Amino acid sequence: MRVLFVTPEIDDFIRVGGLAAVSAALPRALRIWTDVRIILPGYRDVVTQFPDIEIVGECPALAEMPACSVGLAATKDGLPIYILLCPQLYDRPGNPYGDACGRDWPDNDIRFARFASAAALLASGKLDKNWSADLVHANDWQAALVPAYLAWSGVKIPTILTIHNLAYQGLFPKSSLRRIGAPAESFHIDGLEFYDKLSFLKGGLIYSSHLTTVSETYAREITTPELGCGLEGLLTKRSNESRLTGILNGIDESWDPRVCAELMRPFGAGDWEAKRANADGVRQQFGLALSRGPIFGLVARLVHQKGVDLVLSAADAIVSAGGQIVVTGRGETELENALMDAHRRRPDAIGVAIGFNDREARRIFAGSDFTLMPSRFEPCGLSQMYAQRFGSLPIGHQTGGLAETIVDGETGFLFTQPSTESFLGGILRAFATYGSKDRLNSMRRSAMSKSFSWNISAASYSALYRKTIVAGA
Ligand SMILES: Nc1ncnc2c1ncn2[C@@H]1O[C@H](COP(=O)(O)OP(=O)(O)O[C@H]2O[C@H](CO)[C@@H](O)[C@H](O)[C@H]2O)[C@@H](O)[C@H]1O
Repeated sequence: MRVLFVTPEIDDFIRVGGLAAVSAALPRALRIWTDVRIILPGYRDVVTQFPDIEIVGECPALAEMPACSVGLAATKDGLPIYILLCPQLYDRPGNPYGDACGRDWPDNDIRFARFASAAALLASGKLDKNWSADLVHANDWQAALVPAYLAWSGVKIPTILTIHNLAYQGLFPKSSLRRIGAPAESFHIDGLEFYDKLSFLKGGLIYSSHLTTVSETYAREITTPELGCGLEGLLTKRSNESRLTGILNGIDESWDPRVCAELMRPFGAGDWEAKRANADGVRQQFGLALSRGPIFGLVARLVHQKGVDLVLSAADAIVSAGGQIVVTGRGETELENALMDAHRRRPDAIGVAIGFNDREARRIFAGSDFTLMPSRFEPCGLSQMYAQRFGSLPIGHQTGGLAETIVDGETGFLFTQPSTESFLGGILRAFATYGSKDRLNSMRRSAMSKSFSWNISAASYSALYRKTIVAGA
């Protein structure tokens, strides 16, 4: 079975959010079952790593999308990666989606439609004469037009689209249709049209053979008006046709505190003295006061979805009850500034590192007692799983993947509403648990012994691939 995995991010080379971690781990876990290959845009940070890449095919220009070539490389462990080479579109500073000030690139429609149309050509055997795909697995709006380009060119290859976050849809003005070479009749309620705009994600929802999302709970939630982002009608239809499935993410094996080289002191369940040494290390690193109180960690993209404002409004209560807070993250300027203000007010109790740093994240999970996850919605969430492996009990809103991966009162705490009051209820339970060392340590043991192996999810994807291929495009 040959599978083309289409993703705009992968941890090996380029990372903005959780999709990059999934893209690095899932294809690797699938390799025992499939010939899985990845296609990725040739961003500056990617191409510099492959100066002598072998070119395997050329894509002709289409509408306003320039001609480009496709190179074939591999990761250090041999995972084949096709890289779409188009310096005009991808060789830029900043991140994959915008400039250094966080402004989206004005030609993101062309950048990701070019990516999707090239992936469709590759899948159908028109780029690499030695390879074509039996199935395409596209991820998020950036890849969502692959099934559409396949359909528009009459190629019947089964396709799966995974929605990692329905809130990001790739919306562009109607005029983009012409720029990306989409047929005029596709601007229709049963096509790419979404409230007079063009939605890349909707293209995927319409043209894919099957849809998945990253937890069963979120698969249900996106069929409701609250979390369906205006697409709940279409998603309900797909769900009723048994064409929408939730498959929970896993986490990779490097998330093991016994062997994690980044930690000040690696530790296993029961070695609470070493865990305390990590806590002291975090205090020192963030310039916090010496304390015997609990540390609450927050490792997240700093965006509204993650409930960072709820953390800010709970901060005083945490600090006055004797807790300390450490944060690492990057995101919306307002939230970054508000966190920095909180730090300036209480530098002894609130530590903030603005940035995206894996080592810092691991040290916070290892040194903290609790991890804050008051996400308004959370398709799956990865931090709560990392946190449990590192003995930091998550305090999470009962939504999406948080509801499935945190066992309330056993491996963490769930609260029911995304409000300060409800969140504080979870925080109070955490303080009470911290006051009883036996209970704290028994919860830590339960959390640390939980398995979040990718193998289970990979087996579900592999079974779904087979089923989708049998059903046909
Ligand atoms: N400053 C920082 N430094 C270091 N590490 C940082 C960091 N900020 C965040 N991280 C890490 O980045 C990852 C973020 O992944 P999440 O799953 O929590 O969210 P995201 O919203 O990006 O992903 C979307 O896709 C994923 C994948 O499907 C879903 O789990 C999720 O619910 C959905 O919103 C986590 O591994 C986190 O620890």
